[in-house]
Amino acid sequence: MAKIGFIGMGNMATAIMKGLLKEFSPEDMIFSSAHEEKMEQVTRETGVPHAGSNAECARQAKYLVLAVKPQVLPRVFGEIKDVVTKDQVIISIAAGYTISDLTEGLGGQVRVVRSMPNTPAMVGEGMTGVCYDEALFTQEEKELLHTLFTSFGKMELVEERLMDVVGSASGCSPAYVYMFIEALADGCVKNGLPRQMAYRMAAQAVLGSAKMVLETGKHPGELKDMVCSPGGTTIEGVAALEEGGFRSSIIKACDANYEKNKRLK
Ligand SMILES: NC(=O)C1=CN([C@@H]2O[C@H](COP(=O)(O)OP(=O)(O)OC[C@H]3O[C@@H](n4cnc5c(N)ncnc54)[C@H](O)[C@@H]3O)[C@@H](O)[C@H]2O)C=CC1
Ligand SMILES: O=C(O)[C@@H]1CCC=N1
Repeated sequence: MAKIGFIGMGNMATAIMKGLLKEFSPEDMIFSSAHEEKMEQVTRETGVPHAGSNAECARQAKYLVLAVKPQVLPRVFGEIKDVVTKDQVIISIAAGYTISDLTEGLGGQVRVVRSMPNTPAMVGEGMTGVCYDEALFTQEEKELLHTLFTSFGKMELVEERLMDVVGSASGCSPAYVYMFIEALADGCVKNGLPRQMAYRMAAQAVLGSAKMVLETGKHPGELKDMVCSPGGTTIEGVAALEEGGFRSSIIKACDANYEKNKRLK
């Protein structure tokens, strides 16, 4: 089987590799990263071998995932651009870098898949937006890409012009959800609930509410209305959230990450 390689083995690559280990064997993969000790630890824990250099990793992989921070990409381009060929499939998870930036950075003769996953991939519940030029890839490659991205959660094919927006919906949004869970727990602790119980209840409420959106197909507003009894307790909280600019803050956060994409290169 063609090898899947990773350059960079941090939060996201570890999450993706964990998913892939359910579908592929450790010998089907290879990786390289910046710290020898960390590489040895990952190899010990997963059985996935590591390469001596990024160039060596790139040489051995048919599917090569670039999983370093955007700021490190130019350096990695320099190390691998004489090694990669158009027979390989280059997969980027970097924010801000377009298919054309990546192709150019790698010397112009490569085929690139741009994706935006998120950290819930670590528990098999990732959400990844993916884009590529379908005409450039074989059916076998497309099937492998589907297997790869669905091994750690859900994937949706999107047009490249939407990829920076997808960053808000998939990549960044878990941070906002954790902030919401933390704040909700703080509010409950303030009124007497034990801290750990508050986290468990808040997290389960988020999980259940997300399932309601996905499984009932109902509009989120309708689901919210089902919770708000007339003259009840929830609508008091909804009014307080509106006063605090809850929805407007989230929309502004999406604008902030959308704009930041343009300043990452
Ligand atoms: N963390 C997140 O929630 C998400 C991150 N991303 C993207 O994933 C990419 C990686 O992000 P994280 O995993 O969060 O970062 P990270 O900092 O956890 O991992 C980056 C890895 O690259 C390694 N590295 C640094 N310099 C290197 C070099 N010259 N050669 C090889 N490896 C090198 C580091 O040792 C580290 O293991 C970024 O491009 C980011 O935009 C995408 C979606 C979500
Ligand atoms: O903060 C970032 O830039 C990365 C990309 C999306 C989530 N984390």
